[in-house]
Amino acid sequence: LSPAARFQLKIGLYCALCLAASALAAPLCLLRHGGRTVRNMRIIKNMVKTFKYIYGLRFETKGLENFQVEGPCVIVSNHQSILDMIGLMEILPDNCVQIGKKELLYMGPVGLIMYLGGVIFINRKSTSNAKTVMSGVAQTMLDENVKVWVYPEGTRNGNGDLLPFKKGAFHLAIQAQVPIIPVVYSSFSSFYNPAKKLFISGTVLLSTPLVYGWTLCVSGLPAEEKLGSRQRC
Ligand SMILES: CCCCCCCCCCCCCCC(=O)SCCNC(=O)CCNC(=O)[C@H](O)C(C)(C)COP(=O)(O)OP(=O)(O)OC[C@H]1O[C@@H](n2cnc3c(N)ncnc32)[C@H](O)[C@@H]1OP(=O)(O)O
Ligand SMILES: CCCCCCCC/C=C\CCCCCCCC(=O)OC[C@@H](O)COP(=O)(O)O
Repeated sequence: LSPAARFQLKIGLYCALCLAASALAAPLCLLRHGGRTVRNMRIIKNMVKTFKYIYGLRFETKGLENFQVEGPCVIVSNHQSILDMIGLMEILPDNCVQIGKKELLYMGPVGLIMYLGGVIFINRKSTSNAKTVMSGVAQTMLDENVKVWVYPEGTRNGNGDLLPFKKGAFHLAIQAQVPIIPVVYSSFSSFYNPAKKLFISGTVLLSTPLVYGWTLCVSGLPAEEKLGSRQRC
């Protein structure tokens, strides 16, 4: 097969896997928890964590101790591709939901499983609508002790740099008065590059830099109030 055909096949298989895993997970979630709840994320996470073996992907982690924040927080990370979801599930803490574009809800079983897992869907084309949804999220985070994972670039970017950040994640952290935890995925370009039709096995480093400075500069609050004994600088 040509590299282009192999690339398409692997992406096709990935979509098929997501659809099949979602179709399998949905009844499990419904039987176990009866409906939409963040607790379903455990079931989803365990399924998605098997995908890496099929694609020969390895995920290494660095600084994950900075990730162990108790209680609500906003996690922000770079967004390179649809494969990010595998890395996300590798380190996803309990009680953590993601913000996703509303179009994902219409992807059949994949949309259903995201709904059941508590993914918060926003309409990127309507700032006012997204803002309304996000302000509801701030209250829910506090009431239900939920963490929220946001890709602040707001879209995929595989160019090896960062797009300017959208502001929703930071408004959310300020509104809820919770810390922001940055997570960095290393570049996929050595093993995954749609422009070059490259998709081979590879290793991703997921690192969590120190959180102290982020909390201070974004919320203007003393970070130690939010991070308790995990004071870092
Ligand atoms: C078994 C198989 C299973 C498969 C399923 C597994 C589940 C895993 C799910 C993984 C899902 C991952 C999905 C990833 C995505 O979909 S990424 C795309 C969607 N996400 C985002 O877009 C998030 C980031 N975007 C934002 O935060 C934006 O800010 C947004 C809220 C959408 C608004 O965008 P926009 O208007 O385009 O831009 P700005 O950020 O510049 O905002 C404009 C002005 O509005 C002000 N603003 C923004 N948000 C708020 C707010 N919450 N409260 C008050 N004000 C707000 C902002 O400050 C700007 O005004 P000023 O310029 O400051 O005056
Ligand atoms: C009955 C309808 C059937 C629809 C079939 C759809 C088949 C697709 C199946 C699986 C695709 C796997 C998606 C996994 C979820 C990954 C989420 C994700 O990374 O979304 C991209 C989004 O962050 C940014 O979108 P854009 O970069 O702005 O674009």
